[in-house]
Amino acid sequence: MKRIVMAGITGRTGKAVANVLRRLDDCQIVAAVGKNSAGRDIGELLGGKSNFRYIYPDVPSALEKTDADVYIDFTAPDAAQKNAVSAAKHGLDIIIGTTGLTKESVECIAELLREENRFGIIASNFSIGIAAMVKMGNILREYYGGEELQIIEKHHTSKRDCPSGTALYLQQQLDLTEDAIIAKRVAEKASYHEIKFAAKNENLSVSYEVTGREVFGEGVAYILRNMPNSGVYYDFLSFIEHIEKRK
Ligand SMILES: NC(=O)C1=CN([C@@H]2O[C@H](COP(=O)(O)OP(=O)(O)OC[C@H]3O[C@@H](n4cnc5c(N)ncnc54)[C@H](OP(=O)(O)O)[C@@H]3O)[C@@H](O)[C@H]2O)C=CC1
Ligand SMILES: O=C(O)C1=N[C@H](C(=O)O)C[C@H](O)C1
Repeated sequence: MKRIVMAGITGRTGKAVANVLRRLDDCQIVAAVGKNSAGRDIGELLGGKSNFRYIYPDVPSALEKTDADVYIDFTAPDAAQKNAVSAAKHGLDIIIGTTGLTKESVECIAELLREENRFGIIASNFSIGIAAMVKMGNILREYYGGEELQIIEKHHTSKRDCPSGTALYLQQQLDLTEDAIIAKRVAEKASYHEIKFAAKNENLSVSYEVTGREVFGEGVAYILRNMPNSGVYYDFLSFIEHIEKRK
């Protein structure tokens, strides 16, 4: 049984992820961390009865009251950095989905995980769709080169970071410049990414749209099911490939 502390459980993504995880037999959310929601009951928050599991203002106070193995974060960059460092120092494995962390923050968390010999994944997208899209984007690059490739992303207007973590990830994977990214904020979009080859006489696109955030919960569930004892991963595709090669 994996005992989870989750930060961001009141948010758009955290709530959807928690709703996927609570249906699993082999893991349990034993505590959560939130800034404005400390004190709330997790069971009630997720639309059920009180389960006497609560949201705490920070990781140390959550761990004072509960034993946990894994820390999951879908919050905001500074909160993610602070709480993940604290969780790693307490010997927890870490799954960070929060985007917008600086390279230095990511490396600081990764270094700590290595020192503690813990497992960690810090990745901007936990959907299989984006993992597959990297592969497809690489095919486009192989056939057409990078010159005329664009990455288009559309997200909801409340999203804090721009471009999205995923767009930046795709840009790096395809070895493009940041100018290749076109970011749009559209009220109704949950998450849309497209890799587009556009030339004078032809267009070819690969696109992926998430219409329900539970998709990210399925990705987190896959990580929890297959988590090794240690090792740090910076994207979901590398993790999937590592795990599937071992099977
Ligand atoms: N890797 C992936 O697959 C995905 C990543 N994301 C990323 O997840 C992050 C969250 O997105 P979204 O769900 O839309 O955000 P929301 O704004 O809907 O939710 C943010 C959550 O973070 C919590 N929070 C904010 N500040 C703190 C803090 N200082 N300490 C603890 N908790 C805090 C809030 O809780 P409270 O108000 O109680 O403090 C809230 O629950 C973003 O970075 C987004 O890009 C999103 C989807 C998929
Ligand atoms: O904020 C979001 O919504 C999302 N954020 C991640 C990102 O920045 O790429 C992942 C997904 O696109 C949804």
